[in-house]
Amino acid sequence: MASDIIRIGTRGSQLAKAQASEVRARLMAAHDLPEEAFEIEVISTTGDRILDRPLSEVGGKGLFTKEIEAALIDGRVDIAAHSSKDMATASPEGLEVSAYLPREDVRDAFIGRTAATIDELPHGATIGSASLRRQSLLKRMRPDLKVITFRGNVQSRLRKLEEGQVDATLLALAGLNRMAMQDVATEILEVERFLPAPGQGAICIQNRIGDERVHGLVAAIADPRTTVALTAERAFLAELDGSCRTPIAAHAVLAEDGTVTLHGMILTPDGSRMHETRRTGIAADAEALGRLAGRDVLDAAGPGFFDGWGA
Ligand SMILES: NCc1[nH]cc(CCC(=O)O)c1CC(=O)O
Repeated sequence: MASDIIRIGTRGSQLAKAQASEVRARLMAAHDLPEEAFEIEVISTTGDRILDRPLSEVGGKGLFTKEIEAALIDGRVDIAAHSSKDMATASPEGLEVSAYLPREDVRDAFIGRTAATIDELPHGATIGSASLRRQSLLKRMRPDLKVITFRGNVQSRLRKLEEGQVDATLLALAGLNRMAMQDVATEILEVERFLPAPGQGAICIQNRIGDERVHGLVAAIADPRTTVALTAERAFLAELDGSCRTPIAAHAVLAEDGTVTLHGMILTPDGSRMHETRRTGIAADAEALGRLAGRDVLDAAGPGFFDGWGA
């Protein structure tokens, strides 16, 4: 019956479509369903359309998710597949996150054209990145570099790099892995050296609250370890009221002994100031841990930290 088909809403980028296919493949495997039980619906988002301005100027989180969430609310799709990194900390009314999938590699990749590593970049080299976090961390490591805003999907950024507009760029290794493009990476940046964005590498699935059939299907493919880590990272982000204007980094890991450790960080966009914290607690307290970690860095930063560059 056609009405039984489960429609998965996604952005149209190659990465987004790869993520939607992964969601479909996991649902098929978990429930022994054929590919025909699903339809992947491509939805264009504001973040896809506005390519000439930094995202921090366009405004807040949700630029890559709003239209997909609207389609979910309207019933045009039944499941939304998102990059957790691009999600606001709260779902809109009527929607819930029912699953985080097993996390991909959380690390950032450096893709150098004129040098293979950050350290080998010549003095004053130009790096393109749209992420305030990456810009800030880079400036902190190498204040001599010229960091420019670099919008567009992975393919268009790599094209700009090839054309020589910049000497290097940074991308999430997770995205490269999902597109089998990891070979473009010339250096992989360890987490302790280059702390990832909250949620990096994790696909998240939203559905309508009350859609019990879809909720049940989706909950079966949730990854508990990723859920704990994401709960801590997203609570940290929520405590900071994280928007795209604030360089924020966070990474949580659930250890074998059931404890979760969160490393969180805030920076000024120029990389000159940084505050970080580490907290460990039991998995059940992941949310409180993330909140407390957020307070740690806010208290350390003091009230003037966010002044002057908008937060
Ligand atoms: N803002 C775009 C975006 N959102 C998620 C990813 C990567 C995949 C992931 O983190 O899961 C990317 C591209 C990138 O940062 O290279």
